[in-house]
Amino acid sequence: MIPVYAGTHVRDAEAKLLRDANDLTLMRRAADALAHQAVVMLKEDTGRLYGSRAVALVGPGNNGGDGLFALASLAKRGVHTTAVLLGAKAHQEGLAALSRAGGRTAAVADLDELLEDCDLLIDAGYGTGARPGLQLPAIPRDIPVLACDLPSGVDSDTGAAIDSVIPADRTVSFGALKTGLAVGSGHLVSGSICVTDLGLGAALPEPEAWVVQGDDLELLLGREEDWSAAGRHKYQRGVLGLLAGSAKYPGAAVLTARAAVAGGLGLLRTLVPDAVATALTTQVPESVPLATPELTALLARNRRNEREGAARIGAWAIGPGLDDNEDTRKHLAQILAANTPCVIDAGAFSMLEPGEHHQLRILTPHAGELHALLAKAGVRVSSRDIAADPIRWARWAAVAYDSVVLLKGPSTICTAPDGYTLIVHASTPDLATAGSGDVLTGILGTVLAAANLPATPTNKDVVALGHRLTDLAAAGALIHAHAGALAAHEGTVSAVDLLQELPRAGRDLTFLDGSIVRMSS
Ligand SMILES: NC(=O)C1=CN([C@@H]2O[C@H](COP(=O)(O)OP(=O)(O)OC[C@H]3O[C@@H](n4cnc5c(N)ncnc54)[C@H](O)[C@@H]3O)[C@@H](O)[C@H]2O)[C@@H](O)CC1
Repeated sequence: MIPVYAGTHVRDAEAKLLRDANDLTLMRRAADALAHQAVVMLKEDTGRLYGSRAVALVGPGNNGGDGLFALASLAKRGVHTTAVLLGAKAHQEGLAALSRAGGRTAAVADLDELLEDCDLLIDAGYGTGARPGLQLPAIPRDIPVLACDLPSGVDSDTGAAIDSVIPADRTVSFGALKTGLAVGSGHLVSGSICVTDLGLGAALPEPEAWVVQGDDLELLLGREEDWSAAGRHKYQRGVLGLLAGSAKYPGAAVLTARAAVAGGLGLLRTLVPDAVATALTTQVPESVPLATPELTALLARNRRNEREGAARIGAWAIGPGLDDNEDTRKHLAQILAANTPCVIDAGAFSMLEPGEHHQLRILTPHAGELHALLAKAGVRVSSRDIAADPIRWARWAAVAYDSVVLLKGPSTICTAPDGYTLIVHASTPDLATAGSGDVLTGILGTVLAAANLPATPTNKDVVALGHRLTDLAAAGALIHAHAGALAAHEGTVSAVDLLQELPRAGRDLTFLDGSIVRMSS
């Protein structure tokens, strides 16, 4: 997992380590890393270094200082370098270093002409010290851009970006990975990111979040638990209840069911309207329908079994394609009252109330749904506000609904009510496809059902279980993202393509048999 820090916290940590305002130790390290990446990009793009042309946008602060020292280093290696000064002032020692190395400076008015013959643009305009109201020049799309610390126009704490942000092909982030590069628009415009260690170590506070990667999956799923004990019996392998689908959206229930089964679930019990039942039995013959009268008896039996330590339905997946009507409200109330761990999505949100409860819940909204959930909890915030600071608003919802929130987007954010946060990057923009969320709900249902979580957490273990649930949510998102990458590699990323890639995704990331549930030999 890669720790993520708010940009202003990194800036504070840098300031703590400096002996005085003239101490250039960290800046020189940062500039060396920037120059190194510039060399790599110039060689990749032009096949040479000597005689190539680099232009840097240089802001008035330390970000500009980094750019000037990096340009000086390139100039010494035979690159034609020009610093375009964005403000009335610029870093003095940086300017002197550039001049000594033979580089030159120019005004913003000269930028267009300079860019006509330019192999690399270094964006050293504004970094962690940027304030609202930046004015940035327009940069043609075809020029390779290397961002110094972060693309100018990105908020290093939130990932919000102004319209005139300068998108980068590569970003060198100094000291740590900043939140603004890990989520929101900042993540989308930063290209590939290299983190340079400046030795900030103990000067940094606790990370704000962690970005999880493929090889974190086993840790997230909780290998330290005795997964091998599961698997001898279908009930131990995980039993998932599914409340989903409507006459209008029958496919959503089918996709969720197919994803759950593809994940290696022991048994799927489905509570769906008549209009969906036939499609479900035909397309997911492994599923076992659950008739309405049976539900009450089953939930009661579940409670008895819980006391005996062998719950029959280990988790519920609720919501894909669900209609808000009297029947579904009744079923939902019954299921929620039984306190079995559940993942709640889409159509169920309109029937969900904020407030405390005694159940392990993962809510999986996209930004629009989060907006509606927050509005119901009395928090007035637009979808645009959510996109500008997704971690903040996901955390608000986690508190308001006493649940883990998995906020879908280019960076999926999984956060517990106490603020523990994991980030999963989408493997491909094509994952934002119809039915993709239904597949994710199915995967999460299987992960939950197999995890053998307690139905009613006590106050004592509520924080630890919140973290466990967040880990599981991130595990599901990771498998989903990897299935997306595999499907994209084959050409298309429809929900059905995702389903087909699920076993391979599980196999690649961890388990030998490709199922989310680990089988004993
Ligand atoms: N502090 C340190 O020791 C280190 C800082 N580093 C670099 O320094 C950056 C932070 O430096 P700074 O704190 O100087 O901040 P920046 O260089 O990001 O920006 C601050 C400057 O921009 C101006 N500015 C900000 N918003 C503006 C606006 N809306 N309109 C017009 N002018 C505006 C400010 O007046 C100030 O002059 C980091 O991103 C990183 O690149 C690195 O060199 C590593 C070491």
